[in-house]
Amino acid sequence: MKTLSILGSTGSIGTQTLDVVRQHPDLFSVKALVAYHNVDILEAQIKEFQPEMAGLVDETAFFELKKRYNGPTQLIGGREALIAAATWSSSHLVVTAVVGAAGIEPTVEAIKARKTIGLANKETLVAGGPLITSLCKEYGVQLLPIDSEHSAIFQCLEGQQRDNVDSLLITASGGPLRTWPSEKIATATAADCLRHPTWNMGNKITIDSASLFNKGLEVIEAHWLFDFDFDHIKVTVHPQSIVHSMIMMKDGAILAQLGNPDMREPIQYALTYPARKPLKMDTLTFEDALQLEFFPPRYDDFPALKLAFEVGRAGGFKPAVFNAANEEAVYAFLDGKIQFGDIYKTVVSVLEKMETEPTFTLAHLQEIDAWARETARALIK
Ligand SMILES: NC(=O)C1=CN([C@@H]2O[C@H](COP(=O)(O)OP(=O)(O)OC[C@H]3O[C@@H](n4cnc5c(N)ncnc54)[C@H](OP(=O)(O)O)[C@@H]3O)[C@@H](O)[C@H]2O)C=CC1
Ligand SMILES: CC(=O)[C@@H](O)[C@H](O)COP(=O)(O)O
Ligand SMILES: [Mn+2]
Repeated sequence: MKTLSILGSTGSIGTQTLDVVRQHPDLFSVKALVAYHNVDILEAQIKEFQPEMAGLVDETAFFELKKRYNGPTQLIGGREALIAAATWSSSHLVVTAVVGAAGIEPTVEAIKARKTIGLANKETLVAGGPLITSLCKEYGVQLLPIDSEHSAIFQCLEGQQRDNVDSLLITASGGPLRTWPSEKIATATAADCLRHPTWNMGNKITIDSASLFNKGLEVIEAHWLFDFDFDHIKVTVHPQSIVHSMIMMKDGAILAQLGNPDMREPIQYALTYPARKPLKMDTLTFEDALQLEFFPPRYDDFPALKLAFEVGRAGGFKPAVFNAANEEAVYAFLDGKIQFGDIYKTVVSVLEKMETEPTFTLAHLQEIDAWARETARALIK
């Protein structure tokens, strides 16, 4: 029986992780669940999965949960809830499904507690790559990718000798603005951007998909997960999201992982790894005609992708600043404070204001993350 903590259990990845658990009650047992403020969903999850611990980060919502729930699950409120779930002694595997850099600290603590990590929260690895990967080495911890492209690459790399692999080829749906005329993109509305063509996800990642910031974050995530330099990570736009990603071998062979766009497949693979188990889902079949298309990214119209390669290559705290400024700008866009095109401009302006970089510690990472957010907010006002 594998025992799980789920950080961000009420969101898109969190609820799909629990769908996987529901399909395999003999394989998985949920020990800890944490969300931000969704009392209704968390309360229902506690009743169904009966974890040892559950928590909400938002204090008001936590107070409401305590009023409503009177049972054996231990309730913890505030940021402590995330740390408690991440280090819960009876959990083997921690699924990091919170959104944004809020995932960094609990992931660091989970690694120090020697938990296996099911990594959905890409922002953690983008911002904290040097720290997270060195801690994983120090504590002998494995990061199992949940992000669909990285799970695909992970699956393709299995059994291959690293020396035989030339490069990673990440697919991008292109997002809802893929075919928009250049001059209209900067003024796309939140409703336009939230209409993702192939995946049903949380709002923040859906906006990132529209701007291609998501693909940029994924390029940096792939660099840290698989240790490939940025000259050997490529992106191709594949609107059907059937080929989840590929690896290119030095002999010219290209290996791909395919399937219908359903996050339960990569989630389950991280949970059962190295085993594979059946999963009830709408499996891809070849009975009807299937068209797969590939296009080069529109780098000039979606400049976040090129910028991600630049900050990834520069390293240090640049990816953390890129990420933090983007998070702030995405929420400002969703709040109607700035236009879609201002997201990229804000991130560029914050990067330009960066000064000398200190050594890469968690404390410095948190300081620079806070600085980037304040700077972004000041630009947005
Ligand atoms: N959705 C997808 O298909 C994919 C997502 N990912 C990545 O997975 C992560 C989660 O994405 P997604 O599930 O779409 O996001 P959602 O917005 O759907 O869910 C986020 C979850 O995190 C909780 N949460 C948000 N902020 C905090 C915080 N500060 N502290 C604690 N909990 C918090 C939310 O709680 P509450 O509900 O109470 O607000 C919710 O449970 C992201 O990093 C995303 O990039 C990667 C690949 C695919
Ligand atoms: C499901 C998943 O992994 C997302 O990260 C997805 O890749 C987003 O789609 P885009 O390719 O449009 O960014
Ligand atoms: Mn992805």
